[in-house]
Amino acid sequence: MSSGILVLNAGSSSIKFAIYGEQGDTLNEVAHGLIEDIGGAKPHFVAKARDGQKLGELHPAAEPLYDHARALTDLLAWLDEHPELPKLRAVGHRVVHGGTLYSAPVLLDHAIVDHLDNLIPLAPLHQPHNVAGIKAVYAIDPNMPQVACFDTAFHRSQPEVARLFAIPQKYRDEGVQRYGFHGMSYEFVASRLPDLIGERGHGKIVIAHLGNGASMCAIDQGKSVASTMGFTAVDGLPMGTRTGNIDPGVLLYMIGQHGMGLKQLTDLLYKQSGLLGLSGISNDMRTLLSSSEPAAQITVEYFCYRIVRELGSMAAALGGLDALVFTGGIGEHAAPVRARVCELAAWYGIALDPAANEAGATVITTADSRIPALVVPTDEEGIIARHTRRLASTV
Ligand SMILES: Nc1ncnc2c1ncn2[C@@H]1O[C@H](COP(=O)(O)OP(=O)(O)O)[C@@H](O)[C@H]1O
Ligand SMILES: CC(=O)OP(=O)(O)O
Ligand SMILES: [Mg+2]
Repeated sequence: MSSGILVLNAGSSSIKFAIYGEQGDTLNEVAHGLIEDIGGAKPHFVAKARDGQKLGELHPAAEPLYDHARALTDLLAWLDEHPELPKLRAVGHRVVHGGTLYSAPVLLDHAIVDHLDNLIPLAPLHQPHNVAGIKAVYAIDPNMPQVACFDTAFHRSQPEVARLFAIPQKYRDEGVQRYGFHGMSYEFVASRLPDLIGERGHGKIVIAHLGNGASMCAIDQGKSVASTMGFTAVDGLPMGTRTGNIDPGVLLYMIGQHGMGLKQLTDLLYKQSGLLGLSGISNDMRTLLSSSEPAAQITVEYFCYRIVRELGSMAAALGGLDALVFTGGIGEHAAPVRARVCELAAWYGIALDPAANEAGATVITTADSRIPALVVPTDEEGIIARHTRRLASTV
């Protein structure tokens, strides 16, 4: 049995995980899985081998409350019951917010975890669960080396002008500035581009990470120069249930006319809006694409329209555009969304190849398209595993 790394990506009601075995200098994914509906009525655990074959499944009781700590206990117990899987020697976590302090992954200790706790108000949908995952592993094995990889870290290279808000100094001193998220996804996808499109891959690239959370990033020579997400992961593109960019005057109106307080506004911005709020049907792009309801159609159109508006902003920050890249669940699988974005962005010199797009090819533009558009599946867990291994080797 080899040694291994566990990667945890804890969301509000789910934990995605992946287990990697170490063979010499290489890391191989041996299993991945999902615990979903944590805190809900029907928690469900499933683990699969790399080829998709089911390795294990549990339907834990929802009572007493099946929380993140219990979910992790079940995951670690399941690993123990499978001695053929690698024996864990480190755990890597996705942590959404690293504030101003962390511009790279970090080997955790209790003082750092306390600091990450303090960042919870900046990412209420993600950070509490990321930190809960770290604490749950400490509770089970206090000596397990743990590494945090931050969504924000990749964007710390942005120039000051891209990070500023035009607000008084005292608030900026508190860390009220633009951060950017989905950093592991951008790091991974950007690292693949030189292999796929040669020298151009080091140029001025816009990556659209379109998942349940969605953002875009402008990358020059492998470094982030701008992002659509800002202080929090609610800015920029509309998402499954998040508004994206919205006139702050709307919030003042909600406070003044509807008497909304902090909790109601947070719910409105993060949970009731986006694709779900606009369509009134679903936050799931698959459901919207298969619906003939006009509300579903205008929602998909709005999503694509906002992507193309932000593409202009990202290209302006870069001073040019060498390639457009789609990734994330929607970016990788929703051909009609990619087609509509490319159609609206045709004037940039993006010429869609409809057959390549439908077939899920890597390059989805024609050979003579001035700017190529690509689809590159992301691998946030793989990046976390690599950083975790590197830092855990220093313990
Ligand atoms: N085949 C598909 N066609 C269209 N949309 C898809 C498809 N598969 C997944 N999606 C969409 O991807 C989104 C989830 O993206 P994902 O990156 O998995 O989310 P998360 O941010 O939770 O990791 C959902 O809106 C889902 O509908
Ligand atoms: C930062 C963010 O939006 O993450 P996710 O896509 O996992 O919701
Ligand atoms: Mg995501």
